[in-house]
This record gives sequence, structure tokens and C-alpha cells, in this order.
Amino acid sequence: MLVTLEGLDGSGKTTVWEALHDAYPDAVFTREPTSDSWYGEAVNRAIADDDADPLATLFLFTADHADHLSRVVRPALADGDLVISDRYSDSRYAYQAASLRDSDLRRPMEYIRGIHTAFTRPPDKTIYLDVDPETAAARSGATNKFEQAAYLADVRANYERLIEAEPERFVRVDATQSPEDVLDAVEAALEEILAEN
Ligand SMILES: Nc1ncnc2c1ncn2[C@@H]1O[C@H](COP(=O)(O)OP(=O)(O)O)[C@@H](O)[C@H]1O
Ligand SMILES: Cc1cn([C@H]2C[C@H](O)[C@@H](COP(=O)(O)OP(=O)(O)O)O2)c(=O)[nH]c1=O
Repeated sequence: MLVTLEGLDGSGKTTVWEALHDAYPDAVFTREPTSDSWYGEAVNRAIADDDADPLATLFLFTADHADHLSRVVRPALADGDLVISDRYSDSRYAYQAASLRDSDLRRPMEYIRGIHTAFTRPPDKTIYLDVDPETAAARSGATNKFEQAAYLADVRANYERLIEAEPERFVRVDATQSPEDVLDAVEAALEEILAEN
């Protein structure tokens, strides 16, 4: 089963993902952008480059996703493992649709979803750490172009569209709570998800 963690920068995904290692020692913990491939390195170069072309950046993230799927996610799922990914395809649908909002693409989110459909493996469940853009930008330190509050407001609106389209896939957690309470809520959500399957 594939469970993904999504949310704005600074929503606390990585904090939760790291804490979950103790509770689920047999799960496969992974992330996007990947941290152990040259595709992930290429993505990190694009993130750090304020002048990177947004469409080119979309394809770099998507290439990293393709490699992540074939190298990590599909083999782990084939072995029957629980896979917990810190960010996944919804990050592209939310972030790159915001980056491409003023581009020549008429419907960026639909376009981005379209290029994934043929090859991706959708998550079974997605835990969405919900936080306002100001808190997100403050927590993340606004160190890269994706971490600015105005941009994050667009990204958050895109996540809301995704949740509205597939309410049964998402579990929303209030990420403005203390780290302990956020972790408790995520662990409770995961218990329920695993009990259902
Ligand atoms: N619930 C929380 N309340 C306050 N600060 C938090 C919370 N969760 C994480 N943080 C802090 O916010 C920053 C970003 O957290 P992180 O887990 O890296 O978020 P993300 O992976 O979603 O960008 C870190 O400094 C972290 O210690
Ligand atoms: C996976 C992914 C990340 N991103 C962005 C979100 C982050 O600003 C940045 C790096 O992701 P990440 O390392 O997960 O950052 P954080 O822990 O702060 O949330 O890349 C996209 O724009 N599209 C994507 O598909």
C-alpha cells in the first residue's frame, strides 16, 4: 500500500515522516524529490535556480518521479511493503500548476495530471498536512522560490482542488498544532488506513 504525505513547505511533513520510522520499522520510507539519484540532483539544481524554466522544471520533477517509481515504489509494492513517501505526484499537480499559472498552458493542472496518467501509480491514501501559507513560509524560512507566502497561497488552493476532486483519498490533518499533536493525528490516521486495508 502506498501512503503519501503532502502539504506546503514548512507544514511539518519531514518531521512527521522521520518520526514515523520508529512506529513503522518495516515500512519503506521514501521521498520526492529523490535524494539518492542524479535525477533528484538535477531537480535540486532547478529548485535552487531562480531563473529555471518552469516547464523544464516540471519535466525534471516528472523524470525524477518516473525513476522513483521504477526503482523504489513499484518494487516495494510488489513485495507487499507499506510505502510512505514524503511528497509524491500531488506535489507536481499543486506546485507546478502554480508555477505554470501564467504560461501558455490553458489548464496547467489538467496538463500535468495528463502527463502522469499513462505511467504513474496513484497513492492509495494521502495525508495532507494543512497549514496557512504565512505559517508555512515562516517555518520553512522562505529560502527558495517555492517557499514564498503568495506562491504558497496558490499551491494551497491547488491542493484544495485536488482534495475536492478525490475526498476519499485524502485525510486532512491540522498542521498548525504542536509537533506532538500533529504526529498523534497522523499516526491515528495511519492506523485507521491500515485497519481498512
Ligand atoms: N507542528 C509544528 N509546529 C511548529 N513547528 C514545526 C512543526 N512541525 C515542524 N516544525 C518546524 O518547521 C520547520 C519545517 O518542518 P519540516 O518538517 O521540515 O516541514 P516540511 O518537510 O513540510 O517542509 C522545521 O524547523 C520544524 O522543526
Ligand atoms: C516533489 C516536488 C517538490 N516541489 C517543491 C516543494 C519544495 O519547495 C521543494 C523541495 O521539496 P522538499 O525537499 O520536500 O521540501 P520541504 O521539505 O521544504 O517541503 O520542491 C515541487 O515544486 N514539485 C514537486 O513535484
